Amino acid sequence: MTRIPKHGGLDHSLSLLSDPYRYITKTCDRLETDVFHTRLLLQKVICMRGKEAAKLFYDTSRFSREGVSPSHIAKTLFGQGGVQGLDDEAHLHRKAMFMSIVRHERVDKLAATFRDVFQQRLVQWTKMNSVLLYRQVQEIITIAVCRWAGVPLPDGDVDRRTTQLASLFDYAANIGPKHWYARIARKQTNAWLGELIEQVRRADYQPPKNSAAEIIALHRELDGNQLSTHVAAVELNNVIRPTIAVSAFIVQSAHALHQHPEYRQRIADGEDGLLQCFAQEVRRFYPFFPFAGAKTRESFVCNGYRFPAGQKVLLDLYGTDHDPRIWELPDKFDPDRFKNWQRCPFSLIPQGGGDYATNHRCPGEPIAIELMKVALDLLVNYCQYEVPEQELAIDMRRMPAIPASGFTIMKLNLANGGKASA
Ligand code: HEM
Repeated sequence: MTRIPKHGGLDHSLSLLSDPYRYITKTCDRLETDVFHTRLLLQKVICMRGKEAAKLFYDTSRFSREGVSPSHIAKTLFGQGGVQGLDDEAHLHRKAMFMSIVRHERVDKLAATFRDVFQQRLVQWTKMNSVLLYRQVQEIITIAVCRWAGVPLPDGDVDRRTTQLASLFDYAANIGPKHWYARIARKQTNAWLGELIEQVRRADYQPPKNSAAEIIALHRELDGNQLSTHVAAVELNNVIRPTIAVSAFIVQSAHALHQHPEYRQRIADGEDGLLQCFAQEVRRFYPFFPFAGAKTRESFVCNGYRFPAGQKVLLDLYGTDHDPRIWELPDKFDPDRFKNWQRCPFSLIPQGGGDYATNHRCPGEPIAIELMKVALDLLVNYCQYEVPEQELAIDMRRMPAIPASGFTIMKLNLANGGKASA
C-alpha cells in the first residue's frame, strides 16, 4: 500500500482562499500526484483531481454527504435540511422531486419566459447610458424564475429580492459583513418562501400546475409526511437561487464573446450546434465552483491508497475541467472541442459529475445551458453594444469568478429592427 502524499505544514486554508480554483491542481502538480492529504481549517482533508478521482468521488457506496458542508456555507449558500446533505433512499426520493421540476418541457418553458423578460429589458437598455450586465441579468432571471416557479413577485420587490437571493451565492465564500448580510438574506428569503408554501397548503394560493412551488409544497417524504415548512422553503430556494446564479455564466459568456469576436459572426450565421458548444466551453473554461466535498463512509483502499473512515474529501471541479489528460490545450477557449464530444459523466464537471437521478450531480445543468443559449442568441442577434474600457480580467479569488467590473456595456441598439431570431 502507498501512503497518500502529504502537503506538509500546519494549515493551508490561506493558500486555498488566496487561489481557490488552482490550489488543488498546483499542489498535485508539485507533489506529482492526483491525490494528497492537507489541512484546511485545522482539519485533515484529502484533495483529488481528474476523471478517475471523479468516478471514485461519485461512488455513493463509498462517500456520504451528511454533515459535510461547513456551517458558514450551509447558513448562506445551501440552507439547512436540503437535498445536498442527504444520502441513500432519502436522497434518491428528494432528488426525484427535483428531477420532476426540471423535466425537459419545463426547462423549455423557463427558457421562453427568460427570453420574453430579457427582450423587454433590451428595449429599456437602449435608453440607459450604461448597463451593468451582471446585476441586470440577475434581475431578469429573478423575474423569470419566480414567474416559472409559481412564486409571486410584485414589480416593487424585484430589486430587494434579487439583492437578497444573489447574496446567497455571491457572498457565501466571504467573511465579515458580506457573509453576515448573506446569513440575514437566507433567513429573509426562507421566511418569504416558507409563507408561500403555507399558503399553497392552506389552498389560499394556487400556483400553476407542475410549478416548483406546487411540487415542493405538496411533496411527500418516504414516511408519507410533507416536508417541514423550513425544508420546503430551502428546497424552493434551491431552485430559485442557483437559477439566478446562471447570471455568472452569462456574464462569462459575454466576456468570452468580447475576447473572441470571431464567434459573434459564426453565431449570427446560425452555425449548427454552435450555441450549445459555446455554452459548454464557457462552463468548462471559466471558474465557478472550485470543488465539491464529501466524506468517506468506511475505510477503503483505492489504487493502493488507504482512505480512512469519516475522512473529508474534496474533488477538484475546476482542475478536472482543465486537466490536460482530458482536454487538449485546456487553457485555450475553444468551443469547437465540443463539436464531436463523447459525453462522459466524469470529465466535464463544473456542476458536479455522475448521474443526475442517482447522484449529487446538479439537476440544474440543462437550465444553465438553455438560459446561456438564449442570452447568447439575444446578445448576438438582437442587439449591438459597445464594451467600454473597464477591468475585464477574471478575478480568480472571487466565487463565482467574473470580471471585477461586473461587465458593463454601453450604447446598446436593437438589431434587425428589434426582431430576435427564434
Ligand atoms: C449557475 C450554475 C450552476 C452551477 C455552477 C451549479 C453547480 C452545482 C454543483 C457544483 C453542485 C454540487 C455537485 C456535488 O455535490 O457533487 C450542484 C448541486 C445542485 N444544484 Fe446546481 N449549479 C448551477 C445551477 C443550478 C440550477 C439552475 C439549479 C436549479 C434546479 C440547481 C440546483 C442544484 C441542486 C438542487 C443541487 C443539489 C443536488 C444533490 O445534492 O443531489 N443548480 N450544483
